[in-house]
Amino acid sequence: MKASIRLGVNVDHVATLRQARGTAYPDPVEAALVAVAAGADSITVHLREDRRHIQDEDVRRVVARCPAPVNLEMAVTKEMVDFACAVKPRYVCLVPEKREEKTTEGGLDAGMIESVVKVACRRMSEAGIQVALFLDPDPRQLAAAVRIGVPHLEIHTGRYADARDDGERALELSYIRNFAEAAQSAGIEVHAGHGLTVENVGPIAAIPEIVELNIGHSIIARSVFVGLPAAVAEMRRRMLEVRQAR
Ligand SMILES: CC(=O)[C@@H](O)[C@H](O)COP(=O)(O)O
Ligand SMILES: NCC(=O)COP(=O)(O)O
Repeated sequence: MKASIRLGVNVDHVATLRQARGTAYPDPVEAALVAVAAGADSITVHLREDRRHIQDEDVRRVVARCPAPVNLEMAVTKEMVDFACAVKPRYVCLVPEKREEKTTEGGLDAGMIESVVKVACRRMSEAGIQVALFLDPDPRQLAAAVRIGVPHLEIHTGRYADARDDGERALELSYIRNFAEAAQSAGIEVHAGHGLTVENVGPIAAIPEIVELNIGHSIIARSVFVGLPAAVAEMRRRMLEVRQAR
């Protein structure tokens, strides 16, 4: 099977650079338009509760101007759900958030806060938004996602990306493979992301059940040296060459 795989580009860290100086540039919305022109299939923005990078107005502008679907990542809070229902991105992915973390450290404990997630999903579905959960590749989380009834989910690949050696990486990869297979069998569309780079994306892109990868930090970092269109194209090329070699 040579099912295709989509690339969603996360433009948060264009806003990180802007917020470092409080300037009006660089504009994450302009980055989104450039990324789509270079082949990105969708754009991801993460509206953090502390607004450390993406701002509310960035989300409004990207939803209004981006020709590709926009995926809003956000915490499961009333404030965020109200905001999403007002702005109506095509997708929302619910992620856990800790104020003091440098970056997202894991998936949502969907079972733990199932009733809250259910209410949030229902409200956003009624607003026409397709809701996903950002989950660790743990069968208990898949069981919760099935009970909640989400149409798709995103596997947190951070532990795979941060593995200290080949053995640990192979183990994390096996969890992701098994989870992706089980999620697809349960009728849920499978996405993945976090910490992926041109160097480590291959084995993840080769998993046939995964149909979308959301990648940000490494693409924006690489664009400093080669430009954003080239960095997007390089990642797409790597994903597709692995996929088509299957
Ligand atoms: C949920 C996720 O993996 C990304 O949104 C990532 O967290 C990017 O944002 P930060 O770098 O602020 O964590
Ligand atoms: N959901 C993952 C994402 O949007 C990008 O994460 P990263 O590539 O910035 O680590």
